[in-house]
Amino acid sequence: MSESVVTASRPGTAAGPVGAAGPVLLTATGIRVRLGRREILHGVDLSVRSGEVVGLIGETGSGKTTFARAALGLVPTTDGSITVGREGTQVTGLHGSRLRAFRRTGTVQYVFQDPLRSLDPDLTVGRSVAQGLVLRGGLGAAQIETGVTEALHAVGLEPELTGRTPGQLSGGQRQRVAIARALAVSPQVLICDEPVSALDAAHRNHVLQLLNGLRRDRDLGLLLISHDLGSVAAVSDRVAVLYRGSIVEEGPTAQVLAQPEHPYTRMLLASAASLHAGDAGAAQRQALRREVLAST
Ligand SMILES: Nc1ncnc2c1ncn2[C@@H]1O[C@H](COP(=O)(O)OP(=O)(O)OP(=O)(O)O)[C@@H](O)[C@H]1O
Repeated sequence: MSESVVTASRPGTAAGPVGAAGPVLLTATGIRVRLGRREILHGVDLSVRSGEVVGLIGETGSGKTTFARAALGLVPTTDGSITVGREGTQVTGLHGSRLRAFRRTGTVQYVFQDPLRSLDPDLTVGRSVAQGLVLRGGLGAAQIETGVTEALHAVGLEPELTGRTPGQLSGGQRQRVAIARALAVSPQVLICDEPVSALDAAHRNHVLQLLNGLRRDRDLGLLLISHDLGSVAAVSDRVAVLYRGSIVEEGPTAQVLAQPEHPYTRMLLASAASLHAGDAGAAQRQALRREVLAST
């Protein structure tokens, strides 16, 4: 098992739907995380540039969410460093009030798999999306309202939905609200953890199209975490494959899909293909990718 550095993408290659990738917005170097008695991440290197989507794939339990939590400063690292944003803020080692102050900046935002669990069921859409802006402080009511309206517009939701609660929305709308809430604070890095796995096929495609458009329009660095290779392949410029806490392969998406080098990647591809009935899996991925590209 080898560890590898996920290097800068190669914009404009066959790798994916990328424009020009900009400066590095997330750099993880040699990240080790121990939870309880077990080391979960064994020296992970990963980087994401502005305007770029990096897919982090791996089976359940491989450590994907743990990596995301480390990038947000939510779990302590035992070694390595993570820097985020254009200012290069070092997240590792931040504690207490310094960590809270960093979180308030909104530099890194996290979108969960299940918006029903991440959105407060009692808060209206408007209040949920406003949360980060209120927390940041220093904004008047009118500015917060404008921020909410802009964020909802960015994810294609009608302003009329602001008075509804999550229970009064479809699954796809809820996930858009969760993304709007993240966008409202103008993040530089967006980490989406299985953002479409709770959605049906139609909503899945719409949310992927949305994410693909956002990274370009907002120059976001987007880390897309999933065990579903098909979803990741549709929008990622590069993929990194996490196996038991180590990155075993990374590269331009098209290259990794066409010529996977590590047996674990081959196994993931094979299981994705069998899920979609053999060759139809590849055809389906390509069709999804075309659809996403054509619409954004
Ligand atoms: N708080 C914790 N204490 C101890 N072990 C933990 C804790 N949280 C996660 N783990 C373990 O760390 C490993 C990695 O979990 P993680 O959630 O990062 O995996 P994942 O790749 O995101 O999986 P999934 O796709 O199911 O979300 C798992 O074996 C999990 O049981």
